[in-house]
Amino acid sequence: MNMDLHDKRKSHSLLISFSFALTGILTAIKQERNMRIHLLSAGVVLIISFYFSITKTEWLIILFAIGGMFSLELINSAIERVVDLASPEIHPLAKQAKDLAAGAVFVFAVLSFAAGVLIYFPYILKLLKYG
Ligand SMILES: Nc1ncnc2c1ncn2[C@@H]1O[C@H](COP(=O)(O)OP(=O)(O)OP(=O)(O)O)[C@@H](O)[C@H]1O
Repeated sequence: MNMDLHDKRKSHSLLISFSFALTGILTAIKQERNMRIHLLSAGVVLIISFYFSITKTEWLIILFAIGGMFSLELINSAIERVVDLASPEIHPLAKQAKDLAAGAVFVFAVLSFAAGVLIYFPYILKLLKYG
């Protein structure tokens, strides 16, 4: 029964799959405050990067940091919903699952912040020195 349902769900086109992914992203932006904070931060980071004309390698790191943050936040939101669905009541494993997912987001956020400091610090110093 479950297998039939899975096969049936798989029979849609690639375009429809993309539309599901887009729906997921829009849902996260609407429902998750963290997602809106990431969106705003990403906008600021992109403006600063254009302003400083960062190198191609630096762009790669920044784009992967932004994309990675969004991806991880989406996965975190998915895990939160699955946990709430599987365990609407308080349970130590539900807590662990949510805290582990939040930990994954935190690790990447710290790493991205460190990369941002390493990349922008020399540009800010130069700006302060030469105006
Ligand atoms: N069913 C549960 N059983 C035990 N602890 C839970 C349960 N649901 C949530 N918690 C604990 O409460 C915390 C907050 O849960 P919540 O569902 O609000 O996620 P959140 O991390 O605040 O989400 P967001 O990233 O949207 O801020 C979790 O990190 C977890 O420690």
